[in-house]
Amino acid sequence: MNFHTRKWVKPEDLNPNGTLFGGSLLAWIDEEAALYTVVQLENKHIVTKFISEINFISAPRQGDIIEIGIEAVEFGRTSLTLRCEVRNKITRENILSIDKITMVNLGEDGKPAPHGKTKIEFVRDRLQ
Ligand SMILES: CCCCCCCCCCCCCCCC(=O)SCCNC(=O)CCNC(=O)[C@H](O)C(C)(C)COP(=O)(O)OP(=O)(O)OC[C@H]1O[C@@H](n2cnc3c(N)ncnc32)[C@H](O)[C@@H]1OP(=O)(O)O
Repeated sequence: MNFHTRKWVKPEDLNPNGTLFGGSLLAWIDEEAALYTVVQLENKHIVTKFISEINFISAPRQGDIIEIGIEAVEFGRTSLTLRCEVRNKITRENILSIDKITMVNLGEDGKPAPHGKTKIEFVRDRLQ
């Protein structure tokens, strides 16, 4: 799993308990999953279809640096299913896990369309 994105927990991200608001974290994850999918499927018309159980394992506090990891687990015909883990960048403490995030590739008509991909691709290989 690659942990591409780092976030710094700021005062505006906190809930009344002084820990990271779960909704902010989920928005960051959805954006990360969307960008991962856009790059893998080479299509910006994608949507989040399904998110499985979300396990909030521990609560980050103001000033913590967290990192978001995404991994492709299944390439379907029109879908791409991802796994997500979030951890503390410094201590490596687990913060959250989601086993399945299913993204769907859309055609120009806004309907699911085959993406034609079967495995992870790296941009550096596409450029050769
Ligand atoms: C390159 C240039 C750079 C560009 C640089 C700009 C980048 C800019 C990035 C912006 C990125 C924005 C990303 C926004 C991310 C949102 O905000 S999305 C908003 C929230 N999501 C939505 O509104 C989606 C609403 N739902 C829908 O529109 C419809 O349900 C859908 C998604 C079109 C699917 O319709 P459907 O009738 O279920 O379609 P169906 O053909 O039955 O299934 C399609 C696929 O979904 C799977 N599926 C269906 N139901 C489920 C389920 N419950 N669980 C799991 N999988 C399921 C099916 O198995 C199928 O997969 P495959 O077997 O083909 O692989």
